[in-house]
Amino acid sequence: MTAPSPLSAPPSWAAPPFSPPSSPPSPTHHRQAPPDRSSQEMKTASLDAYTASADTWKAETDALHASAETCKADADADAEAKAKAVARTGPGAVALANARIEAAFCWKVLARASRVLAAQPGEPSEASKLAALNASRAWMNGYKGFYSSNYVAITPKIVNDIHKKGGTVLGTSRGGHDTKKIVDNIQDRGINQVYIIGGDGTQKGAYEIFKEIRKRGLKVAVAGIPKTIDNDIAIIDKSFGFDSAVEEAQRAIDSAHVEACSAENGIGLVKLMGRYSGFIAMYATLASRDVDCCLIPESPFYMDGEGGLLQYIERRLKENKHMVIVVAEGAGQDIIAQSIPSSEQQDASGNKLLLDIGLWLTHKIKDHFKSKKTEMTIKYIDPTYMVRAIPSNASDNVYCTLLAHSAIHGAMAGYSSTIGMVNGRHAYIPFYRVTSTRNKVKITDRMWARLLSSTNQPSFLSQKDVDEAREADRLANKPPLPAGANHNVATAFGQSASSSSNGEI
Ligand SMILES: Nc1ncnc2c1ncn2[C@@H]1O[C@H](COP(=O)(O)OP(=O)(O)O)[C@@H](O)[C@H]1O
Ligand SMILES: O=P(O)(O)OC[C@H]1O[C@](O)(COP(=O)(O)O)[C@@H](O)[C@@H]1O
Repeated sequence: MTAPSPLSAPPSWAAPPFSPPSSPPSPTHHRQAPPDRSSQEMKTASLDAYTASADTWKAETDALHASAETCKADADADAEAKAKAVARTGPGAVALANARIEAAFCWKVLARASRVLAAQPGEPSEASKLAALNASRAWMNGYKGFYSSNYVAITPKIVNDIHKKGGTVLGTSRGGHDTKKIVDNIQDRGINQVYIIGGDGTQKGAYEIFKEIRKRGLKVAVAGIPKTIDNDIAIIDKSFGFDSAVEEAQRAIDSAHVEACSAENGIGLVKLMGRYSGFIAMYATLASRDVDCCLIPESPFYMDGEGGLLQYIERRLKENKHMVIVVAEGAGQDIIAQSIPSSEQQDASGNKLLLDIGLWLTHKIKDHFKSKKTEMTIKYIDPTYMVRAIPSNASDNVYCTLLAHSAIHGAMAGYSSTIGMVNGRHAYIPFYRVTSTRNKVKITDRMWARLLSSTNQPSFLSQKDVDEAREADRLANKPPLPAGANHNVATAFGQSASSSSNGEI
C-alpha cells in the first residue's frame, strides 16, 4: 500500500520520514597514513583497520549473545522457581506473569541490542540511535491518521517539552475508525508495536485493532494508554488528565463563589464536563468546599415539591444569603427531556450529544424566584474547554511517565492490553475488561457520602432509589466472562473478580 498523500501537511516540527543512510557509516577508527606512502598501501592499511574493527564488533556481539542466553536462562529459572514457590496461591499467577514479563523483556531487549550491533558496524550509539529513530513514528489526528496522512518521525528532541503544553501535539479527532484500513497500514509498514492513547472510545477502537491483528496472525503488540479528563474508563483507579481537569475546575468554582458572595441572594452555577460520569464535578466540589449542591448524572434529582432542588435553594439562600451549585454536563438529562425533546443526535464517534443542563437550570431557577417575587442573582459559568486545554499538572505528568514505561515494557514483551493503575499498582488489563463497561460514580459508596456531608445537600433519593442503585452497582461490577470460558473458569473468575474501582482515589 503506497502511503497516501497527506490531507494535511505534517506540522512544521515534524522531521521528514526517517530513511537510513544509503551506505553504512564509514568507520571512524582508521588513522591518516603518512603523506609519502603509496595510495595502494593506504587502501591496504584502511582495509586492515576496517577488518580489525569488524572482528572487534563480532567479538562484542558474540559476547552479547552469550550474555543474552545467560540472562534468559537465569530469568526462565527465576520464573519457574517463583512459579513453584507461589503457584499454589492467587498471587502466584501474578508473580509468575510478572516474572515471565521480566524474562521476556530481558531476552527481547538483549536480542534486539545484539541484532542492532551485528547489523551496524558503526559506533553502537549511532547504531542504536538509527534503530530507535527508525522505529518511533506517530500518526496525526487520531485513528483516521493511519490512512489519511503520512506518519511523522518522533525523536527525543521533538517530544522534549510537550508535557508543558495543553492539548495534543499529535492532533485528535472523533470518528474515522476503519479497522481494516488501520491494520492494513500497520501490516504494510511492518510495524510491531502500536501505542494508542485516549479515552473509553479510543480503548474500544484499540480492542478492535487487536482483534483484527490476532485474526490475521500478525506479530504486533497493541498498548492502550488511557487518557481522558472524564475518568470514565473502567477498572483503573484514574485516567491520565483527570487530576489536571479537577484542579482547573476548582478555579471555576472559586470564581462562582466570588460572584455569588458579591450579590444579594447570589447564586454561582458552574457546569463541568465529564460526559456521562460525574467524577470531575464530585472531586472539584470536594476540593473546593464552597459548594452547596453538586448534581451528577449518577444521582437523580427533582426540581419541585417537598425535598426538591428549588426548595433546597430557597432554604440555603435564607440561611447563607448566597450559594454555589456545581452541575455535571450529563446530569438531569431525564428531567430536561420532559420539557425539551431529546435530540438523540450523536458526535462522529457515536457519543450521544447532551442537552445543556446548565442553561436549562439557570432559566428554571430565574423563573422560580421571579414567580416568588424574590430578589435573586444567578451567575452562570461554563468553563467547558478551559478545563481540558490546560497543560497537565505535576501529578498527571508523573502518572503519564509511569504509564509510558509500563506500556513499553508490556509491548516489548509482546503483550497487548490497556495499561493502567489498579489499586495503586500498574497492571496490564485485557481490553475486553476495560471496554465492557464505563466507570461511573457509585452513589452508595463512601466518596459520594463524603460529598453529601460536605455540601449538606439532600440526597434527592428515596430508599427505593438507593436499593436500585446498589443492585445496579452489583450487576455492573460482575466482570464479563472471557469468550468461551468453561464452567471451572467461570467459577474461578467469579471468585477472583474484584469490583472495579469507583473513583476511590
Ligand atoms: N466501539 C468502537 N469501536 C471502534 N472505534 C471506536 C469505538 N468507539 C469509539 N471509537 C473511536 O475511537 C476514537 C475516540 O473515541 P471518542 O469517544 O471520540 O473519544 P474518547 O476515546 O476520548 O472517548 C474515535 O475515532 C472513535 O471513532
Ligand atoms: O471535544 P468535544 O467533541 O466537544 O467533546 C466534549 C467531550 O469531550 C470530553 O471532554 C472528553 O470526552 P472523551 O474522553 O470522550 O474525549 C467530555 O468530557 C466532553 O463531553
